[in-house]
Amino acid sequence: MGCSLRLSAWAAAGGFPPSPSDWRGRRRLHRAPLARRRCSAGAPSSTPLAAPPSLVASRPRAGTEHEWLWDCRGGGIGGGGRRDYSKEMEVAVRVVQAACTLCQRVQDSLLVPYSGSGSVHCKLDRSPVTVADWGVQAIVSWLLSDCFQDEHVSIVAEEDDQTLSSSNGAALLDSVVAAVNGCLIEAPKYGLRSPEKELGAHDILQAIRKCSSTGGPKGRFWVLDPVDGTLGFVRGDQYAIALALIEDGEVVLGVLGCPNYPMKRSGSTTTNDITGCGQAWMQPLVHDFGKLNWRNSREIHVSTVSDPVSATFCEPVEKANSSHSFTAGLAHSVGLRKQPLRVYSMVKYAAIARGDAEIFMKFAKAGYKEKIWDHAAGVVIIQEAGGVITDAGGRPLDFSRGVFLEGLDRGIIACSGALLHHRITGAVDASWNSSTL
Ligand SMILES: Nc1ncnc2c1ncn2[C@@H]1O[C@H](COP(=O)(O)O)[C@@H](OP(=O)(O)O)[C@H]1O
Ligand SMILES: [Mg+2]
Repeated sequence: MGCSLRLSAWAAAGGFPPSPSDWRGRRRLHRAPLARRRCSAGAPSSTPLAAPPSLVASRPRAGTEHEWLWDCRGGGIGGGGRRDYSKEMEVAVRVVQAACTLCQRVQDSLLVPYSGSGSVHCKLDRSPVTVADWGVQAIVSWLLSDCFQDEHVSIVAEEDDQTLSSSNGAALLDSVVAAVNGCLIEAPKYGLRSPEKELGAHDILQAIRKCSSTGGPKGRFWVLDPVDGTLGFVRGDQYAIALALIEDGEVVLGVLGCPNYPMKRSGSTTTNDITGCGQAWMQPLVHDFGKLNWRNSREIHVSTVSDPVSATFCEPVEKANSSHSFTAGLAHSVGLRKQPLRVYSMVKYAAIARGDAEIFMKFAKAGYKEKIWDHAAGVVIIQEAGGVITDAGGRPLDFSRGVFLEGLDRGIIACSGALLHHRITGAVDASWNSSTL
């Protein structure tokens, strides 16, 4: 065990390009979005889901102002025979809020030189995993089960408990236990219930293990990426907590917590007045300042820019995750002029949904199979903000076939509008055969 990852405060190797400058991964300068689709009654009520004990005071995070956006499909004004997901949405937003707090604390500790490096481990595929990945999975699992006690809660999630359960995982497990309990004790702040007594190692392993659903075409399950973009997370850069609800193979609700994503774009000229959608929302994250205030939520919409010359495209930071040379060729052929915005995690999806960028492209190496937790929450948020997201063949992503996005044609393309999307899929067709992908 033990990764060779170098942790240096605010280092964002290969991170964001110079513009917009306030997107860099410096936590204290940044804000965070979450997202959902509007449900029957608009923003959820401020009534806590569980009787709130008194607020738990803790260290104020002076100077931090965060935001979140959320999305909930299916409620809809008037119902129209569709199911109302307002309770699920409300729970999901609150749970992700609590998870954001855990992540921020762990990221802070990782960025203190010499203090947190033992909290980063390598998975078999050499990708990093941290106390935050397991901690978030444990609290989301525990909180969802607590909020939906009368239902069978099924969760598909990225992590398993093998490392923590192994003979040399004891110290790591202790850190996860401490992080989880430190977060759950503050659950009432988000209108959620704390456990009656602190969770022990066994309870936490059980909560992590409980997320062992493999999805599929029928029934309801939650999909969780506890820390999407873990590499960005350990580098002090962008990451997201992504929670979605899938019912009969369709994503019906998605929430993205993006604690390092700035609230405002500097120098933005994008307008936010597309009609006909308006079911994705953004709200500030609340930390130590009190309970959630739903009145702070605001609708988000994709950008109205359709001219490639003015469009911004985003893609993964790591070229191992998506071919930068292929997307550069596509960008050139459709007339994109700006440098790509390279961002870790589903923060890219949030950027499209709220109009900070127009295009997202991902072309993984042949043989790589995309997982549903890496896309579900972001896909529904982009769609509800008015955007288009498909595989490179123009087909919707299929969340009904287990943990992988089976049948994905070449890559993933998300755009703020159909015109840009059409151009890019056309360019992929024109250049695919001569590519090395
Ligand atoms: N070889 C590969 N090709 C494509 N995607 C990969 C990959 N290895 C890992 N990923 C996925 O890319 C995600 C990060 O996205 P991005 O590259 O856009 O920042 C990772 O999420 P996790 O960090 O949750 O594991 C992981 O699921
Ligand atoms: Mg991920």
